This record gives sequence, C-alpha cells and structure tokens, in this order.
Amino acid sequence: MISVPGVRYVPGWLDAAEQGRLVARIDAAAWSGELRRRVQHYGHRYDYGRRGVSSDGRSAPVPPIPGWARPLVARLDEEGHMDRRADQMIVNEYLPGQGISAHVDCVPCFGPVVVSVSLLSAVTMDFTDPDGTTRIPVRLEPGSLCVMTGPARYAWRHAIAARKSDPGPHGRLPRSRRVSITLRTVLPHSRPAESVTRG
Ligand SMILES: O=C(O)CCC(=O)C(=O)O
Ligand SMILES: [Fe+2]
Repeated sequence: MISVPGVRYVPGWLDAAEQGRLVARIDAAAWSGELRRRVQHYGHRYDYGRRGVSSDGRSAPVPPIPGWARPLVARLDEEGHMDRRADQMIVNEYLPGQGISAHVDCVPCFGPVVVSVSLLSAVTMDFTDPDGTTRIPVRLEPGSLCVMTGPARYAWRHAIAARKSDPGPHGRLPRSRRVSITLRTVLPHSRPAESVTRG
C-alpha cells in the first residue's frame, strides 16, 4: 500500500475505556463556535483568521492544557513521538457532513511534529502531495494516533472532506460524530513571553 512520507499511523493507541473518559471530559468543557465545526483550544490560542498563535493580548487567553490531557502529552513524549512535550492542543468535533479544508499546519507557529488522536468515529483523512497530483487517503480509526512529521508535516496538505460517508472497499462507510485531539509544540518566537521581550 502506498503511504504518505512522514505519517506514522498507530492503530489502537487508546482503548475504548480511555477514549470514553476523554470524550466525557471534552464534553464537560466549553466549545467555541467560531468555526463551522466546534473546537476547543488549550495552551495557546490559534487564530484561524490571522494564521498565527495569539500572543498580542488582544484575544481572551485560553485555558492551559487540562489535567485530563496531561497523561496523553506525557505518553507521546515518552514514546518518542514528539520533539518535546506538546504545549498546544486543539480539540475538533466533526458531525457527519463536516470536515476541514486542505492545509499545512502553521509552519512559523508550530514545531516539527503534529499529532492527531481520533475518538468515536473513523474518518478518512486525505493527504495531497506538494504538486497536488497525488492524493492518498488515510483511514483514521477511533483510538488511533496519526503522527505527522517531515514531508507530511511541512509539504503535504491534509484535509477531511465535508461529507457524511467515506468510500470503503465494499461501499460507503457512514460517519458518526468524531472528536479529535491534536497536539503541537509552539515555536519560541510565537510564544507570548518571547514576543514581548523581542519588542
Ligand atoms: O481532526 C484531525 O484529525 C485533524 C485536525 C487538523 O488537521 C488540525 O487541527 O490542524
Ligand atoms: Fe492540521
């Protein structure tokens, strides 16, 4: 099977009980309705309009990475997936029909590793090569970890089509509600303290 250079896919990274605990904690927290899909930002706010990590004090601060997510952050680091402990987390919710347009995660904002943990529903994430000529669908099962590094992080774009089902080997695979936890490291010059001292 063809694979995307720089994608590490780990099925069954979280068991069903752990996934359930995480979804319960996520659903007890406040969602932001700033996009078509609901999101929660922790550690640092990512400004979708400005395409930057907010550090100018104009937007309301976001909560730190909560206690319930810290074991994930530590485990990712201990298992060697990250360059250092993640300090930025975005939770995304996708109802059937919702997606995310093709993008590369902000290069000046975030470090060399972006991870996504899938909860509740499987979905197909499409990776497109830098020329836009090759599209590789990657099926993300609930409980899986998808680590993007190297070309997958910096050169290929990733997207989730806004549709209610994905093509499968034996017909369409209907989606249900999916929640993803994405984790990143914020680069030093994007962090508020450094921005202030740099004037
Ligand atoms: O939902 C996902 O797994 C990925 C989300 C994503 O690409 C992002 O937040 O940058
Ligand atoms: Fe992304």
